[in-house]
Amino acid sequence: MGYKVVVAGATGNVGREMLSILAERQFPADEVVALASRRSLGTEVSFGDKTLKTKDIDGFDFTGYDMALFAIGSDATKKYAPIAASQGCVVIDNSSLYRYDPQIPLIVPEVNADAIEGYRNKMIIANPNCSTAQMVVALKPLHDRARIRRVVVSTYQSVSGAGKEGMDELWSQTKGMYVPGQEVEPKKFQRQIAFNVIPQIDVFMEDGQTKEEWKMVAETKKILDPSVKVTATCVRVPVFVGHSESINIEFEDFLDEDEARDILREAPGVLVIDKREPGGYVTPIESAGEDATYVSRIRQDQTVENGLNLWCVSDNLRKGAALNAVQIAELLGNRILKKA
Ligand SMILES: NC(=O)C1=CN([C@@H]2O[C@H](COP(=O)(O)OP(=O)(O)OC[C@H]3O[C@@H](n4cnc5c(N)ncnc54)[C@H](OP(=O)(O)O)[C@@H]3O)[C@@H](O)[C@H]2O)C=CC1
Ligand SMILES: N[C@@H](CC(=O)OP(=O)(O)O)C(=O)O
Repeated sequence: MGYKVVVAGATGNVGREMLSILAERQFPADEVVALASRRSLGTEVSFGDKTLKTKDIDGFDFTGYDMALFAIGSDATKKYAPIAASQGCVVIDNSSLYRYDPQIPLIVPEVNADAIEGYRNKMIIANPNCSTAQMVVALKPLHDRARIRRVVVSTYQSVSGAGKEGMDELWSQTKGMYVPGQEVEPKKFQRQIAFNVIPQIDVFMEDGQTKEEWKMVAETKKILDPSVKVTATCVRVPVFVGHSESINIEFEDFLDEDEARDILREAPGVLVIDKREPGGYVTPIESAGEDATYVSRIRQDQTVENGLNLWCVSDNLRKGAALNAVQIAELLGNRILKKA
């Protein structure tokens, strides 16, 4: 017997990716239902070699479903996740709504799989922010060896992080540069994104950080270790898929760059591509459609006592969202529900 699974937000960037990853990984599902808003009623989405017709989440009865993977944003999640949970279906949520609730586990399976037990509190498990997910996958094995004190991270985040509308805006602005009459005015983003970079993702907070930056700080503490200090600058760049990060790390103990490279080569979910020659590193285009968190440019930071620099790239729709959610579903199945 397999699982009965719901994918909510099936017409979106993350939802479509969740369906394709469930199929690719041959998730042991007896039934998969695709949900979205009423706008998408009847819209066809691919699930492996099958096609599913999208149903309206409003009024959907989650009774008898084992798990629901949500990617519908915080507002809709606030309405529908408690309904699913109260009907006995475990919610694995991609929005930021529940991530900071101490009662709700926030999980990256390579880092804190044991936190899964906490799902019992509210029948909800949170999936992290895309930039946090890839960063903690790379930090965890280094932290285990040399204890991280402080991280300074700058991100280069693709437009798919802002959903379908973000991708459409980069495409139409890029075309609009060349075709008279095409749209170039910013709508989704605060400034022009084509041929530009924007140092704002999500809203500003009182202390001058953006919420995306704050999320990286708070989520790293919850997933990896509350003692790790993080300071972040999050930047939107004109790339369709794949988030990149420049990460500077200060450790308690000395960690040599060669040993760090060896540790990362063995680490779950990480692929090291680090040749000190032109092109000997990964760029976001190569990460698109892939599952790995790629690490390149590993080098000593000579300006502090125990410092390293590295470059980290991953597909934000996969490890940053859909893949991590499916990995949580696998963990829930294998460790807790044990139906398949
Ligand atoms: N993109 C990323 O990198 C990441 C995204 N996330 C989370 O996942 C969510 C979805 O992201 P993404 O797929 O990129 O966004 P998209 O804009 O591409 O898709 C949004 C999805 O949510 C559905 N939806 C929106 N409002 C409602 C509603 N009121 N009721 C039911 N369904 C609704 C849409 O359905 P319809 O087509 O019918 O409108 C669509 O399926 C984000 O809001 C965020 O919380 C998390 C981490 C990373
Ligand atoms: N904010 C991320 C994507 C996202 O949806 O993040 P969150 O789930 O934390 O709101 C980005 O724009 O790249």
